[in-house]
Amino acid sequence: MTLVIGLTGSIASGKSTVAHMFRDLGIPVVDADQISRDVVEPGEPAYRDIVETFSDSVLQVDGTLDRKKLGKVVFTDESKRQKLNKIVHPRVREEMVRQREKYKQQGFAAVVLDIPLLFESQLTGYVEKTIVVYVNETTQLNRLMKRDQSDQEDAIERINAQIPVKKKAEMADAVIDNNGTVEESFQQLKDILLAWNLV
Ligand SMILES: CC(C)(COP(=O)(O)OP(=O)(O)OC[C@H]1O[C@@H](n2cnc3c(N)ncnc32)[C@H](O)[C@@H]1O)[C@@H](O)C(=O)NCCC(=O)NCCS
Ligand SMILES: Nc1ncnc2c1ncn2[C@@H]1O[C@H](COP(=O)(O)OP(=O)(O)OP(=O)(O)O)[C@@H](O)[C@H]1O
Repeated sequence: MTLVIGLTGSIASGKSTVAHMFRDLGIPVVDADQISRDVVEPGEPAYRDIVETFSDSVLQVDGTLDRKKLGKVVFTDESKRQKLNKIVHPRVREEMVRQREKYKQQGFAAVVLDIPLLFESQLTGYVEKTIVVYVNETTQLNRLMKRDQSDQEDAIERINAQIPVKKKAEMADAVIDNNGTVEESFQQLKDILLAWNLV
């Protein structure tokens, strides 16, 4: 039996950092962010739908999506964000399920679905256990601005596009407090996996 774990948090709370730890432990990770990039490559149906909906002003000169520009559009306007979600999310869900089933068939003890919008998109039915990677608001804002080289306004817009991570932590089966060092978070992950008989 493969345990399907949903890994989530808020933007820049440390999901990718924890996903990396899972991979180091030999547990495969299905990465919704990566899939959401793959399904909007030129030639894919979602790419065509995005250009139809948002016009070619969201493209770069080489024809690929200008993610920064599209981000600016959708993170300042909820109705536009919902339009984008409607185009991208069904394709992401389909591919996530395909990959999840592949790892289950391969007999892994666990598979992780790394989904930023696990709670917002009501995808908890896709997983059996949930882990939320938690940080406080100050740490989150600082790490986000540093990583994306973004200003405070842009960073706050992105943070506000999601359910506050504190609320998500209350809904989770397990929480990793990622305010400390990466090593401290790794120890918390190992403790969770021990409790779930996975190590
Ligand atoms: C708007 C886009 C083009 C901006 O691209 P960009 O490269 O700047 O950001 P990236 O994709 O790396 O996302 C960074 C983080 O932003 C957050 N985020 C992304 N999309 C959304 C969204 N629709 N709503 C809320 N938060 C979001 C997530 O925490 C994600 O981890 C891109 O995020 C996108 O296509 N979003 C729609 C698909 C989506 O919901 N992806 C996230 C989960 S599947
Ligand atoms: N414990 C930590 N100490 C210091 N920096 C950290 C720690 N955890 C993560 N970071 C850094 O914070 C930033 C955000 O982390 P990460 O990219 O893992 O978050 P994420 O939740 O996957 O973000 P997104 O939702 O945008 O995909 C990165 O630059 C990462 O290197």
